[in-house]
Amino acid sequence: MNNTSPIVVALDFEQKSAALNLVSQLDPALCRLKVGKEMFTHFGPDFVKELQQRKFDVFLDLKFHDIPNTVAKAVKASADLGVWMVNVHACGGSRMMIAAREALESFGKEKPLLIAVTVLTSMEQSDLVELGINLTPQQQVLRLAGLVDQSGLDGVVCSAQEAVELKQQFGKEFCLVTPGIRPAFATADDQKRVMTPADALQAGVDYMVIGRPITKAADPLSALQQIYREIYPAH
Ligand SMILES: O=c1ccn([C@@H]2O[C@H](COP(=O)(O)O)[C@@H](O)[C@H]2O)c(=O)[nH]1
Repeated sequence: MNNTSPIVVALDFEQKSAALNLVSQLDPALCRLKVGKEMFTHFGPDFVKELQQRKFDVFLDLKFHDIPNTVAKAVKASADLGVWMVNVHACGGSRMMIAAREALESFGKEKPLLIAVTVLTSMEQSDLVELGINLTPQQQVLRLAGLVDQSGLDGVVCSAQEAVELKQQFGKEFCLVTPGIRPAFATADDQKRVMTPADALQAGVDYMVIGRPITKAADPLSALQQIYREIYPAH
């Protein structure tokens, strides 16, 4: 499939039928899909397979964070499912991330992209202070991204606000996946470090994860089309 779109639609629905109703309106050549903790807990691997049967690339966003052995096995199980991308928490440390990477070695070209969450886009400075981290979100993202890079992963989940500096520091091949994307028409909800789709693309992000601005819109398809027009004004 020739999918060059940077858009990953976050499917966070209580009802599978509601998710599939949206998915049936989407084109797998124009976006990828993200399955996170809510839908995976409700509907499991079968839901992921259903999306794959509809030819969508799936980002399995379960943010594994556990001892190295457990994370390695969970990442391998994700690769067995044939997902396009899987993630862990960088806070699990380099031994955990290296174990995750090594668990994918036997998958060769079929291996999913393996990325690590740095600082959640819902977090701001005061949330870090509460955790005893006396760094700005930007500094903490850069610090964790360094660990991710050294551990040989493909990239990070961060906010688009950190994209320019991360690309400068780790190079253009270091994959940046950014939730916290908010078009001008949308509310921020619980996201703190946000950016519009056009600005995020300009900042150099590789994939932007967009959920509620599309899924909670009165007309999800037209919200997605509006985002496309914002990113690619010529279309
Ligand atoms: O730092 C992170 C990591 C993951 N997420 C996930 O992305 C989507 C965002 O959804 P919106 O509705 O567009 O806010 C959601 O599934 C989160 O679990 C994130 O937001 N931030």
